Amino acid sequence: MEVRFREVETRKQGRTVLEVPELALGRRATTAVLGPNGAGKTTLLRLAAGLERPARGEVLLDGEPAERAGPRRAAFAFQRAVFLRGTVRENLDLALRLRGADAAERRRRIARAAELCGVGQLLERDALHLSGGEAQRVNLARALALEADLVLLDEPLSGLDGPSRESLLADLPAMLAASRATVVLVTHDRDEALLLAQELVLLLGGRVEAQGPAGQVFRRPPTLAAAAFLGYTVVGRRAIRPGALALGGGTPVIRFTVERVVDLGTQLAAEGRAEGRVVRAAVPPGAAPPAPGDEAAASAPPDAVLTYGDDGRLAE
Ligand SMILES: Nc1ncnc2c1ncn2[C@@H]1O[C@H](COP(=O)(O)OP(=O)(O)OP(=O)(O)O)[C@@H](O)[C@H]1O
Repeated sequence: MEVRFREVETRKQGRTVLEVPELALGRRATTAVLGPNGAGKTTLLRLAAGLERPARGEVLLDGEPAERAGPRRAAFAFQRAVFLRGTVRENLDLALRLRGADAAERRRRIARAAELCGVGQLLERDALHLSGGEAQRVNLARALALEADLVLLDEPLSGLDGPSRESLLADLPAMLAASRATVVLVTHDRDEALLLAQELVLLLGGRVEAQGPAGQVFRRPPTLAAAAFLGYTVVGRRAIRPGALALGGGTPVIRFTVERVVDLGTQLAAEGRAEGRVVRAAVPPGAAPPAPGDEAAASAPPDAVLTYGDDGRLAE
């Protein structure tokens, strides 16, 4: 399924919160829409579902306006799962009944989605008394049970503790692949986007700052703003890939005053600020760690340093 945005502008209380002249999603199976809080991610997802209409422009699902096609062809899992009183099975069943599936078809789809999402043992449980992790999986199962062409997931891993998140993060790609749907998921977490999606759309301030294959956008962010959001250390017109800075080494790419030395578990890192931004550089194994107040120089492998033009765009 192709989701196409054309000349779209959305306003909330008189303020433009999303402006997308042209965007096509669905070229690859899973697209992550990545961006900070308030970037317009949920708004973009709701437009694709046809849950809201843009002030200007159009959103098309395979050429048909999203507000018409969405209710038939899209399944939406909201960031916070909302369940009605009753069992998990009853909640899933209701969602399917609203789409007009008959009883046998509903049983089949519930069984399949429950197995995919690992919630078979929860089907007879009270939907209002699930743990956060259980509720997230049931929320996904409810969306996947619809067997929609387009599955829209808003922060599917939000609110989960470390191990539950890891477990769902590991299971999700297979669950989504088995659904065979076009998936668009929203996240503010870079690693989540890289682990779950083949295509990345980076949204900053309501605009698409970058789009492309996920690994490629991460390796070569097209703008300094995109690099900064993706965790690069930005100094002047240069951006240094996350984790690439180390004290000493060859030609320094950055100098800073050490504010503290942090033990990251597997290594020590010297932390300070350059041009107002936090800089963290690894202390090489065996080297004496610096002290707060010391001047430090850090280097990075040449391929981890990207240079941008005056316009903030990546120089070729
Ligand atoms: N009903 C509303 N009325 C006014 N402003 C709104 C409304 N809904 C959203 N906004 C504003 O629109 C902008 C985009 O919101 P949206 O929820 O799409 O962002 P988001 O990227 O999903 O954020 P988050 O990661 O915090 O969920 C924000 O600045 C938000 O404050």
